[in-house]
Amino acid sequence: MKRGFLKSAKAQKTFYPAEDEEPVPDLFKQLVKGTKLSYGKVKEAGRPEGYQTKGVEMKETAAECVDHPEGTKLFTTIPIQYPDSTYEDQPVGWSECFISADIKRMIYETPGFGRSPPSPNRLNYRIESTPNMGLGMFAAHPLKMGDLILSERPLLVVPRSMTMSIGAPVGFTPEQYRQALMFEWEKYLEMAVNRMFPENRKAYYALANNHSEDGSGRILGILRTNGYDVGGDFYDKKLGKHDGAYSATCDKMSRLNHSCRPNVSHSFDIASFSFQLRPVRDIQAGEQLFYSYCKCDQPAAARQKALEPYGVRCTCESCLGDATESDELRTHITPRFMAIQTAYVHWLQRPPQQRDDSVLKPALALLSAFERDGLHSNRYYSLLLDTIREVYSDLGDKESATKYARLLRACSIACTGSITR
Ligand SMILES: C[S@@+](CC[C@H](N)C(=O)[O-])C[C@H]1O[C@@H](n2cnc3c(N)ncnc32)[C@H](O)[C@@H]1O
Repeated sequence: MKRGFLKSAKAQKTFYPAEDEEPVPDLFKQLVKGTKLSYGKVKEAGRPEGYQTKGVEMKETAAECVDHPEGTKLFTTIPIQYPDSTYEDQPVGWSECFISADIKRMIYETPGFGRSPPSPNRLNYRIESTPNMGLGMFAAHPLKMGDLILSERPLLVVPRSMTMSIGAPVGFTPEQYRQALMFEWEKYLEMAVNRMFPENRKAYYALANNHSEDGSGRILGILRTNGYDVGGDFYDKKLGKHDGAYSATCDKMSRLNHSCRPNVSHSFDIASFSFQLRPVRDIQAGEQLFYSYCKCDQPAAARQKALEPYGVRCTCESCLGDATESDELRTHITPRFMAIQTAYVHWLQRPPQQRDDSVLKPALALLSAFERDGLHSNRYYSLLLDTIREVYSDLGDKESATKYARLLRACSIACTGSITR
């Protein structure tokens, strides 16, 4: 860890809610676990009638402490904020976090924690109005697959699922429980937002909110509209990848609109506590940059359903018009890739002089199909690049093998932030 992250003992404290003494009824626990948040226009939105809220008692601890009682959730700032810290001290930003003690320890123990995020040597993007999607992010220059577009520290990092417990008033309907829970979650989120530098708070409140009528408070609404899964190893191991996941809201990256043909991908680097955004294919100057808000390997109709909470009706080429060919590809990605892998294994067993183009041809055809359908960020796209590279190498075609090795390298940097081969 760099010394700059631990300047003095006078750092702004980490603080955490004291243990709730009131036991939570089992029925309510189950309900919380299975609760899906409402969206659209909800009749019974807001604090339910008769619901009594309690104050949250807070305990304080040193900002750099990583030894907290098991199960504690902490409000903490990364990097550590000192009384003399200014907003300008961190050109890539400050993150307000509500994280578990385990996650805090994992962050602080990550090799290289405290390093500066990588920085592009020019401003690669513009944020501008679009005709039908509000603001969007656009390429300011031609960009190559794998180039760094920007590094950004999130404004806010919080659990993706609501993690506090509340007393359950007798006779509440499931919708009333849900609304009470959302009301309480907003209180916690507000504590994090109130710790932000005024510049960050202003940036947070300026983000789009597509959840103003479903009972989400303003902060939760913005979080639900703009939050990214942090992904990778950043989740509470005891809860698992899904329930223990974290959501991060950014100032710039949260302006990326959705497409089922995404042209950018992001990865999170824990050591510099920042996202890196990169193109998954070559992009022309002026093109809008798109990220996918839903899983892309499902049919158009299922994607539209998954996009409903965002208020998005996708109009990308793979959604508009006849989606038959695209649906067929997207729902058969795994078997089509596996068929090529199996053919490759058999092909390798032949003597070298009998190796024909029976693997290369379908592999290149599948790669083109992926590209035509905008599936460059699908993990099978990079696996396919790897297979093609290997086949060319087995055939002794060094030039083509090198070309695909370069593409694979750029693709894997774009999608994971690191080189997998
Ligand atoms: C994360 S924000 C993206 C930035 C947003 N356009 C803004 O002005 O700040 C998500 C919201 O943008 C809009 N949006 C994103 N992708 C869209 C799309 N493909 N078509 C229409 N609206 C879209 C929706 O209102 C969505 O809830």
